[in-house]
Parts: sequence; C-alpha cells; structure tokens
Amino acid sequence: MKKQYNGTWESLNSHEVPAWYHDCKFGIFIHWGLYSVPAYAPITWQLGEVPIDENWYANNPYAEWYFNSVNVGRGPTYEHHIKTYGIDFKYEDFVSMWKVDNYKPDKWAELFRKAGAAYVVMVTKHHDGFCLFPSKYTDYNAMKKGPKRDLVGDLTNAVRAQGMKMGLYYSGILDWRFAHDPIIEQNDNFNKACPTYEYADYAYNQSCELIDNYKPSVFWNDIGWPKQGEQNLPYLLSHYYNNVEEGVVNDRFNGLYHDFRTMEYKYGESNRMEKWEMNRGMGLSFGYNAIEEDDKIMSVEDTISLLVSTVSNNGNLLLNIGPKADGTIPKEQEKRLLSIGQWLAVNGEAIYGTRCSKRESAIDESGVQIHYTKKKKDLYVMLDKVPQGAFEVVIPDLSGEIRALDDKIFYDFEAFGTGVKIKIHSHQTSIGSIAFKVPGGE
Ligand SMILES: C[C@@H]1N[C@H](CNC(=O)c2cc3ccccc3o2)[C@@H](O)[C@H](O)[C@@H]1O
Repeated sequence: MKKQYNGTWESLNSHEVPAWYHDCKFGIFIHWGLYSVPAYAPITWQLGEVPIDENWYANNPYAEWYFNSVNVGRGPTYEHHIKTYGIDFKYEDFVSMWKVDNYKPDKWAELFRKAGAAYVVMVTKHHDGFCLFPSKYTDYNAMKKGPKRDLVGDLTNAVRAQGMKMGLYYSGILDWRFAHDPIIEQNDNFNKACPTYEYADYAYNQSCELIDNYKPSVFWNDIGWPKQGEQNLPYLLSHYYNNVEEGVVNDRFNGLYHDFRTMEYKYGESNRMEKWEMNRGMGLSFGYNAIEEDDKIMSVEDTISLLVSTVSNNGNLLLNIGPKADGTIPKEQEKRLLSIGQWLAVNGEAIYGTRCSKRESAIDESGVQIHYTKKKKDLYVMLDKVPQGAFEVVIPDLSGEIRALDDKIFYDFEAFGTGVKIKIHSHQTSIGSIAFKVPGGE
C-alpha cells in the first residue's frame, strides 16, 4: 500500500530515503543555460576557501552567476562584459544568441551511463530565471525563446532510456527576474530575494509543473525557499512524494526539511551517520567557463579519490558538467567522465550498493589513505593517495583472504599482528584508488 503524505510536517518526517538513493553513489549535475553563452568567470577560489579579505561575489568563479557578476558593477566579469559586449548589452540579449544545434540528449545520456553515473540532476531554472522547460507561468523559457525546445524533457527521456534516475534542480529563493539588486555578500541571497507572495506562488506553481510533467526522482532545490512560501512547503513536498514515490529532496529549504544533507566544494558539513551528497564542478565553476581549460580542472585520480572518500563516509558524489551553449560537452570533461567510468567498470563492486562500514577512514604512517565500504557481510578496502611503485600497508583488525578487484594489481598479503599486511608489487597500469574485497570481512 503506497504511503500517502497529508501536507503536514509530521507526515513528511516519516519519509525514509529510498534504497536507490543509498545505492546509486554517483550522479551527474548539469548546469546549462543562458550563462553558457558568455561562458566566463574569473578562476579564483573554491567555495569554502575564500580568503578573508576577498569578496566572492565580485570575483565569482561560478560562470552561471554571470548576470550578478556584471550587476555588481565591478570585478573581472564586469570588465569582461563591457569589453566583449558593451555597456548597453543586457543579459536577456543572450536569449537570441543561444542556439543548441549540437544538443544531442541521447549522446549525453550515453556518456553519463559510460561514466558509471546512476542518476542525473539537470538545472531547470537557475538564479537568472530562464526556464529550460515549457512553463505556463512565464514566456522566459526555452520552448518559447532561444532554443525553442523542451531541453529538460528531451534529456529526461534520454536519461531514463539509459536506465538512470532523472533529477531536477530548481532555484527556489533566487530569481533575478523578480529581484535584481546586486548580491555582494552571503546574506543578500536571502535578504535581497524577492519578498512577494506573487513570487512564492510562482516558485510553488513551477515546482508543481516540474513534479507533474517530469516526476523527477530528485527535487534539488538551491540556496533556499521563499520565506512567504514556507507555510506551503508541506503541501508541495507531500504532493511530490504522493506523485513520485521514490522521490528525494536535499537540505536547501531554509533548514526546514531534508532527505539528504549537502556539501558544495569545501563548504558545509557531512556526518557519516546521515545520508549526504557532495556536489562540485570539475573546475571552480558549474556553468561552462571557456577560460577554464584542461589544466585547470580536477584530474581523474583526484575525482576518483573524491568519489571513494565521499562514498566511504555515507555520501553520494554529484559531479557537475557544464556543456557549451551549443550543446557540445567539452572534450576535457568528456575525457574525465569516460576515465571514471573505466575505473568504476573494474572497481564498482566496492562502490555501488554498498553501505558505510563501521570502520572509519584512516591514513597510515606512509600517508596511504584507507577507506572502507561494506555489502552485507563483505568488506571492501580502498587504498588511495598511494605512492608510485611498490609499497606496503597494514589494514588493522582484519583477517582472512583479501582480493584486488583489478587484476592488473600485483600483490601479496599476510597476517600481521591483528591485521593484514598488503604488499603491492606493481599497480602502474591502473588509475586511481586500489580496491580489495574481503569476503565476510565486515
Ligand atoms: C550547485 C551550486 N549551488 C550554489 C548555491 N549553493 C548554496 O546555496 C549552498 C551551498 C551549500 C553547502 C552546504 C549546505 C548548503 C549549501 O547551500 C549556486 O549559487 C551555484 O550557482 C550552483 O548552482
């Protein structure tokens, strides 16, 4: 019997995170929109690592913040805009320039599947207010203007045809079509958001459009929810769960409710006792940034390290790609996705469908990082940040057989005190973390 939610916080608080969201571990985030046309941001800092005397908003590395970065009237993006487009060029003028001739949703979905992703989260409306889906509530949308396509519907169908879950991102509290004062400090995200019931109803109604028309497996709201709409949230979330039984939501509803917590780059906290999700771009931006080239984005090894450390601590990794305006996925991003997929094809058994082991991640005296996952009674051990060439590592409080998932790893193991010493002779031909299975080891 399907559980019904009745529009109260009490009924919502009985909602449990469905198994699929615990099992899937790796998702692809997609930031694609009007901001992909100028595709510019300065390459500055990761969120959570901004130097104390610097201003994030006047030097925003998020290319999807282009409108605000120009609107603040100073800084690299403002200068770039004046130089490239001129002082009279308005952000809305990018609409007619946004042609999606290379948008091939089936190819995108195939790439995400090859990357080993189990879910996708696509931006439907970012803070700039331009909707990538047909909406009854605004003509500022991709079906009516610019691309003249239901960009969200096309990808939703393609992703589901590949057997992946489709999630949708919505910018709940920020919409610069309704409130366009420059945001120059963190609190402005809330204090300068549109304070009208009209906008709160707009966000509620568009969210219902997304739920009713696409039934997203993840409803990924960003930054916060309109204050004037907080009393309607229990109805919206009940409507969501009553229509999308497997649905999950994140923790960006003004702290009122969540299925899973989030971190973004280095910002936020994670607690392995609770399901959470790490989201970040491959570089410092979510939207495509044309000056962020191959040498400025994460290596495959570092991305696999992030996946392994996130998953072993009860998280999912939602890794962003920023397509070019025309729908091309940048080569440097595609290359990394395919390499991650190759690693997961060999080592995915230690990732997919696992749960947090009671054993916590550790760093041994040689600096090798040891991460654990479990699946029923079996234990998986993943060695990360390992040195080039041969090395040894002792896994404490372990006994019995230990088997590398990658047959290109040459190793021996022996009992060592109360643990097992693994002697790696050669691992050059493999990329990223080295995973072992310990049958019955949990
Ligand atoms: C996925 C990215 N989200 C950015 C906004 N981030 C947040 O509001 C935020 C980040 C964050 C980290 C931990 C807990 C809550 C949090 O909220 C948003 O401004 C970026 O453009 C991009 O869409």
